Amino acid sequence: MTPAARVAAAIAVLDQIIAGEPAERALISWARANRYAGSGDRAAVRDRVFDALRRRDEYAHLGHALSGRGLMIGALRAAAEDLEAIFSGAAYAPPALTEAERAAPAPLPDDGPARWNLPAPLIAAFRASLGDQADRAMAALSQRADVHLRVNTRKGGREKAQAALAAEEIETRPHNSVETALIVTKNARKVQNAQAYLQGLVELQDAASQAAILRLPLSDGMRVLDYCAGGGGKSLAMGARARLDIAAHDAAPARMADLPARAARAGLKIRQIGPADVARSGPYDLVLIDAPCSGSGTWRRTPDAKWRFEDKDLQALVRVQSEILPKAARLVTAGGVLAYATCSVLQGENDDQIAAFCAAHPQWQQTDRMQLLPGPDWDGFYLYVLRHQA
Ligand SMILES: C[S@@+](CC[C@H](N)C(=O)[O-])C[C@H]1O[C@@H](n2cnc3c(N)ncnc32)[C@H](O)[C@@H]1O
Repeated sequence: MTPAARVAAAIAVLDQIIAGEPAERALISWARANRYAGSGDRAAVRDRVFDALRRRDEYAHLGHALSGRGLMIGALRAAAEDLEAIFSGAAYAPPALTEAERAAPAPLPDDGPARWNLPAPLIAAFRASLGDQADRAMAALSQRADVHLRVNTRKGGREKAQAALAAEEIETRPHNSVETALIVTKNARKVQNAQAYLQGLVELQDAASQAAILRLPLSDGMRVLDYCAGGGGKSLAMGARARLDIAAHDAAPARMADLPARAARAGLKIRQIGPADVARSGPYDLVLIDAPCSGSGTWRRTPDAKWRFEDKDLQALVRVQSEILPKAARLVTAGGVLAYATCSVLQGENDDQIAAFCAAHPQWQQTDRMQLLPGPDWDGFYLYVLRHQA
């Protein structure tokens, strides 16, 4: 496909997303309907679509319309790409620009809502939650995130992992502050077929999640429950840190379907516990709640989510989180640890949630808190470590 044809495809996909289709589904439908598109084309269209969703309001302003076409005009303008060459009206290219589309846009107001690429209620929620750090966090969500790997230190160190990846043309550099993390600088899309990945030497995981697991008080012999295990990324990271007896649970067990294969690659054994059995399981020395949350700290990876998120969604999540906390706490042994984590930066899902839990359960005391905001080094992530006062 020509660059112009890729832009035309991105316009069509964006129009579907604006009409309410989830981004992944719109991209899959487009790929199925256009089987001539190769993997390079699909990746290029996807990159254009995700970039436009991250910077939607800014591009709509620059392109004079909140439509697939307006967003792509805005994107090309922002990147100083040759608009006339792409919007040429030639075969497979988007139709030529109209006079109105050619008009230079007014400068983007410095503190107008379009600058932040978030719905107005979320701008208010970020400011209420993060104070003077909000602007930096919101700006970070408009940028593309790096791909991070966690080196499975059971199988080797960072240098060994880097060399193995380099042999398959995947370039990486060590993360500055998270000792297990590598940042992929070239050929990130090859990672899941690389031997280092297939043999469990590296896993895909953001540095923020890795930092949280490194901060947990884990030591050999502990019984640990990953209460909201999902695909098991946190179970695997905990297993790499110490020789643990790890159990994984999720209210939707199907989400753990890949865990046995991932654990086998990593050289770990992880028991799965179904929803009917979890309340009778344990006790555990440490229970981790990687809570279902808005994901507001990771919206640059799932940028359509921020445009669909509503206050009622937040209320529902806060309710579920407040129900999980006491259930998971009951499974911790006397004197043990309850860890609560979210990849959200919103106060209602973090500080407020823990303050309410500790107020209602005075036998629990917070002993550690980690707050990472989305930025060049990692996604947004919060961790609270609570210890049971036996
Ligand atoms: C943030 S995700 C977990 C991500 C996972 N720990 C990882 O590292 O890949 C939250 C998970 O919580 C699960 N969940 C939602 N409500 C739950 C509940 N009441 N009890 C247990 N798990 C729940 C969801 O199915 C989802 O898989």
